[in-house]
Amino acid sequence: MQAIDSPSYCSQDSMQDVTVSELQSHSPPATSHDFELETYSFPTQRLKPMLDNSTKTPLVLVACGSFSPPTHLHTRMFEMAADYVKENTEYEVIGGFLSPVGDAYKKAGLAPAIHRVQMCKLAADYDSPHCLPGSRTSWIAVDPWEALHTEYQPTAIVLDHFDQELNKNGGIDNGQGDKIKIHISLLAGADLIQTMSSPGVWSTDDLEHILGNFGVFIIERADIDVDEAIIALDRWKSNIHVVHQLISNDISSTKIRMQVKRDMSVRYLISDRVIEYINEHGLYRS
Ligand SMILES: Nc1ncnc2c1ncn2[C@@H]1O[C@H](COP(=O)(O)OP(=O)(O)OP(=O)(O)O)[C@@H](O)[C@H]1O
Ligand SMILES: NC(=O)c1ccc[n+]([C@@H]2O[C@H](COP(=O)(O)O)[C@@H](O)[C@H]2O)c1
Repeated sequence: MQAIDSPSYCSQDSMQDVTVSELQSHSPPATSHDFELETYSFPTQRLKPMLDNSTKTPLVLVACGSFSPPTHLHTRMFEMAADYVKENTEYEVIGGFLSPVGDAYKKAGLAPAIHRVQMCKLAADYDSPHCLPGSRTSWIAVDPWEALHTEYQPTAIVLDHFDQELNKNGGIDNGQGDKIKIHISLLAGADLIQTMSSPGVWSTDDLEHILGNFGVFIIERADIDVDEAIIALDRWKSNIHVVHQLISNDISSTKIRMQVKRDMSVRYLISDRVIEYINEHGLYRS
């Protein structure tokens, strides 16, 4: 990990809620107030402050998942979706968030939420020396709100949280001095959308809320027939956007965990900083 002599080259604002001491050591603040709901504040620093095009509808993309660990595809999903949005919709992307699921989501093999949040911050380049204030170098933020809860937070509740935080003050400046409401959409891989047709995984009310009110940008995924996966979701089709992977990447966190366990390289598949973090904390070895 590169030592940070002075935080001055990268304003504290643009670094969101990562402290200098956190950057000097990857060790997550295991019991510190940094990982408690009481001291939580919504990270707004990477959002565009104003629409570039006042005729567009502002859009924030939210990716919910385990991110254990975050891979290059998890961050790349946002870029693919942003390209799609620019070409095919009347939205303007003003931000994107990774929302790691909490520990109550008992999926086998996951690292504790506190580690997954830290790894997502590293994957999203929170400690990049290039994060100049206002630059769009890395526009993906990490919201720990979901991960901070000890009870499981269904995705519909998580999206409501983003809606509330992003629109509580009226939304974003449309470039002409007026506030305009920000639209929030789920960003997900095709495997997640496939589960929406599996009985018992999602409540009907939640599906209605997520697909009817927020909508979803689905990233195509190897071995999954997206068209088939969305057949049962046809009544929400105007809110379902399928983003094709023009340069496909079949990576998954499971594969990364397996490689680490076998003591094999995961370099160039996930961020070097995340690799250092995994090694430093001995994650996924057993
Ligand atoms: N290679 C990929 N192609 C498309 N979507 C992906 C890919 N990898 C992850 N995603 C999507 O990213 C989101 C969060 O991912 P998640 O943490 O579940 O990663 P994962 O690699 O699927 O994890 P795991 O292997 O632990 O199941 C999900 O919506 C998932 O579909
Ligand atoms: N009913 C629901 O709200 C529901 C169901 C299944 C998965 N999910 C979410 O989808 C994501 C799935 O992540 P994984 O692919 O890592 O299992 C998690 O964020 C999880 O909370 C939500």
